[in-house]
Amino acid sequence: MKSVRLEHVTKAFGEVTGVEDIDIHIRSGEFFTFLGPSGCGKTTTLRMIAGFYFPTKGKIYFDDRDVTHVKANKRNIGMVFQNYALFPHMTVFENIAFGLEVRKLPKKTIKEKVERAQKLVHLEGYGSRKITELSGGQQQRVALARALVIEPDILLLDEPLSNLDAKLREETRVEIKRLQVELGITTIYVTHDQHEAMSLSDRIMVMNKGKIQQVGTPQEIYNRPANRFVASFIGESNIMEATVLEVGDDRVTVEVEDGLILQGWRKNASPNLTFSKGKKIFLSIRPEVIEPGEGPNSFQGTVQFTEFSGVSINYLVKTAKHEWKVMVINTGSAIPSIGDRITLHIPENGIYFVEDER
Ligand SMILES: Nc1ncnc2c1ncn2[C@@H]1O[C@H](COP(=O)(O)OP(=O)(O)OP(=O)(O)O)[C@@H](O)[C@H]1O
Repeated sequence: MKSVRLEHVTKAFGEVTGVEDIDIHIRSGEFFTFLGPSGCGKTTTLRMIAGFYFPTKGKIYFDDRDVTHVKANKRNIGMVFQNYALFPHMTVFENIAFGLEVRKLPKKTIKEKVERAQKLVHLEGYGSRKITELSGGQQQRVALARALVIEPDILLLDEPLSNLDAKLREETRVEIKRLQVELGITTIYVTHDQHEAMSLSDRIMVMNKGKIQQVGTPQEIYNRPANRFVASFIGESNIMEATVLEVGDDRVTVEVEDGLILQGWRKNASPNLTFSKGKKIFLSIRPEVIEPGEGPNSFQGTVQFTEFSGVSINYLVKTAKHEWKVMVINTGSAIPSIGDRITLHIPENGIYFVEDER
């Protein structure tokens, strides 16, 4: 299995910059995801790793081999796309065998390898079926088998689940993870779906407008977002502007709206953030850290909306300037009604200070 290194890679399409200064090292055997909104440069980056685009600037290495200008068919990569890109008139066997036929392997070897690949994706016995006779999930498993059968050094997956319905998406996601763990293959996965990214990945690169926003484990990205963009894109959060009132050795005090003053730990801040009195910064407060009742950083608000999900109760609570998203674990106690005044508090550890986006 190979590692993948992008060194200050930029791709311009005429006047348009697709991606800018991407500098990452994907480890051998890692499940690495590019996550970001539409148009942020995920596919462009993946296509450069695949060899379908060449960078305008920068270098790409597979282990120590410089592949920056190597053609796609000389890179030994397996690829799976959103739309499967299977041959509909051919059988499952013929589709999976395609890459091996191109490589002119002996018939017997092809048969063995295809059968092994079918087994891997749980499609034993489906060899003679036409693609049109399969469900979407099965078709995507054929696409996976076809990518894996050539024994690639790197597996590239571009939104492979987005054409599947919710249930199949879940099943196929589990399948992809199982295969990746079983084969230990370096895998690069593109998605705009943060749940998918969080549940599958060893590490995630969050992108916006062609630039890296943060690289980290799902936990790091969720708990320690590098800036306002990451905090708002990953999970639910209350993001609000605040003015720094006081900077202590351990704690920082800020004002978020007239009279609403909060205090949090100075260490709970994105890495490049500096504090000074009077400075405008942003807070990210997850709905699940806010607790009912009196405590540190307590405030009152009016309930605007409640939603019972079984596991939790989700509220919208209005103060003078903000609508707070609050999530409380269901313990069976009474749920306030719309229009009720309630008191909430935020443990000091639940306030995270972030810088503005890059
Ligand atoms: N062939 C191209 N010619 C010109 N501009 C392009 C080309 N391919 C991509 N771009 C531009 O580069 C930027 C990044 O596009 P890219 O397709 O990589 O985004 P993405 O994150 O994969 O989006 P999506 O999730 O919608 O597929 C966009 O502004 C896009 O318009």
